[in-house]
Amino acid sequence: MGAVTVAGRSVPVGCGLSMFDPIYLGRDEYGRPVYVRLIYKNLLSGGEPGSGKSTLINAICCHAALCADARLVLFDGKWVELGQYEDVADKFVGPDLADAIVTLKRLQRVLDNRYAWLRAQGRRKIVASDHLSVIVAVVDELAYFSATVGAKQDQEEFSTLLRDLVARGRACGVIVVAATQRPSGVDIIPASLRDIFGYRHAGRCTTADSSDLVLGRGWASQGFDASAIAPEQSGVGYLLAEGGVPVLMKTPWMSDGQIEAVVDYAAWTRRTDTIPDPAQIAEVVSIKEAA
Ligand SMILES: Nc1ncnc2c1ncn2[C@@H]1O[C@H](COP(=O)(O)OP(=O)(O)OP(=O)(O)O)[C@@H](O)[C@H]1O
Repeated sequence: MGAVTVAGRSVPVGCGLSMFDPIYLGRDEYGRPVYVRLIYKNLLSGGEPGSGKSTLINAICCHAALCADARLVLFDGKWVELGQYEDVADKFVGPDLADAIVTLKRLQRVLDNRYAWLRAQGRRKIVASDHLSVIVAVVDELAYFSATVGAKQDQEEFSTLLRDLVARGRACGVIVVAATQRPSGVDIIPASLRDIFGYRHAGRCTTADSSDLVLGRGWASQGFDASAIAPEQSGVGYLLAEGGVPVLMKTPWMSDGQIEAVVDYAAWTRRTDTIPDPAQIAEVVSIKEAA
């Protein structure tokens, strides 16, 4: 829980959420609330533009922003998709592939250090009582870094580093949430990468093949086809949990103003500065006056 220190006394101000808690992502077709536990998992969202990927990511980012045990690392090729969270992010990567690669390498170092720490204790994964921050790396839009900007070699390096993060991060508290509006080319979501995302979310897709590219081969022919979602059903998509059956659900819509309010509050709970000791303020004033 966050705290503000007043004259040496700590006053709790956080809302007490944790990344170990289930995260509210919306309601299913029967009106039941849908929660996911992202800890030890990753999430991939794919769908055509306007299908509701950002809405889903907003639900996760707002939860993470309000968690005292979460640190956000954001990758946003457009600046504006995740830009509202910049004040609560440890690192914000804009449309800069080189910066994205450096940041992923730093996260890889965190992974290595955390595994060395776990190994020294003969353990396999972190738990809430370790009080280690959960790092939530959010990538929107995946294809921008993996297939659009920069040299092929750099795009491949980005994809390799991201794959490592997705594959190894879960047990040591590094979670990847990635979105793409181009679930169409094997270069953007190769099956080997897709299959290691514990949660996969398909918003409306243009074809049944694109839907399968996100959810996994075969689901469309069994009736779980995101290309059958009507264009006017923004925010509706299929959410698949590893080993389960896709659930048709709708994400909760938040306006920019609502997000701003949450982020403002979250930023306040995350402040590391404290209200200065009144005695020190008086001292500064007296020095100024003396001058
Ligand atoms: N749950 C929802 N309820 C109502 N409207 C929604 C919902 N989700 C999305 N929308 C509408 O759809 C629009 C596009 O949603 P969103 O930005 O989440 O899509 P996207 O898939 O991220 O698009 P892009 O790929 O272009 O970034 C929103 O501006 C909003 O008008």
